[in-house]
Amino acid sequence: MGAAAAGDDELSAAIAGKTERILVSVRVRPLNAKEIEIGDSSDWDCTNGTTIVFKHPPPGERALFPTSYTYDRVFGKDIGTRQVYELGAREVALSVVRGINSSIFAYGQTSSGKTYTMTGITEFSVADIYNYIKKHADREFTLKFSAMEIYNEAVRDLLSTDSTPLRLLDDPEKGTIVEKLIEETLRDQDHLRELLSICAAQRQIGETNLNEMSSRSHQILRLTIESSPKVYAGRDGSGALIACVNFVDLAGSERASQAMSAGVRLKLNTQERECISS
Ligand SMILES: Nc1ncnc2c1ncn2[C@@H]1O[C@H](COP(=O)(O)OP(=O)(O)OP(=O)(O)O)[C@@H](O)[C@H]1O
Repeated sequence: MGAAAAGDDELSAAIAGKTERILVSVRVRPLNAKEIEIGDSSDWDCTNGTTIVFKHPPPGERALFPTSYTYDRVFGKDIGTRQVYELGAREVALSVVRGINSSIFAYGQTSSGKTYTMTGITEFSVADIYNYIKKHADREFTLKFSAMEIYNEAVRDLLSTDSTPLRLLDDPEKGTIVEKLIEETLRDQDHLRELLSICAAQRQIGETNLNEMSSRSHQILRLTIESSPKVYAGRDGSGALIACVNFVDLAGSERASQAMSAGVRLKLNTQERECISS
């Protein structure tokens, strides 16, 4: 899992209280019923909050590869999503209300727990952002939400029932933009919950050898927050802040042969491998 915050200037970094812009965490999920039934055991041990150790290196390769890896955070199988969020993502998610752009994304093979973790992290982030807004009645906030998936190299709007692929355009000021992507202005937290459930229902799901409900696409949920002090309302942008946070749940990183996916799902995996190797 990764998280990154990027502001426009040094001030943003100072506000965030850190110079480090990228945090990498690893989460190990508990074995599922199927794995327990076939007598599987975990290959990894989390020895402390930052180190993970591979327990069963092949004898001949023991000296060739390290068995211990260190990350900003390591979460073992008994750690709940709330703690993963608080220690690994909260600060990055909340930087958006201070005008700092950020992204939180999950990477891993099918069934490793990406969607499970990102769903929880998105919910906790949204709750914290709305709490922050409640406590800062001196500012006027506007929240906007958009959602897309990338499937078979086509970008699709998850807030629309029209599955026509959207075009990517280069804007000299904004960078890459997705043409005609719907951006909803949020009324309240319930409105956002409603939109999140629409996205979950619209996303491409397939079955792999390892996950019956496998997300076969990359999903990007984007929350944009604009705010300005109420005392300055109507004046030209004094104290105004605008930033967005992206919640990204990537498709499984596995090889097609490992996931035993087929047809269009295999096409996605093959194209991804081509992109990675080119
Ligand atoms: N930390 C966890 N605790 C309990 N169950 C978990 C945990 N992480 C994942 N699971 C369960 O494991 C299964 C697979 O998780 P999930 O669908 O999130 O995997 P994924 O990495 O998104 O897979 P894919 O790439 O195939 O979409 C789900 O049934 C989920 O509920």
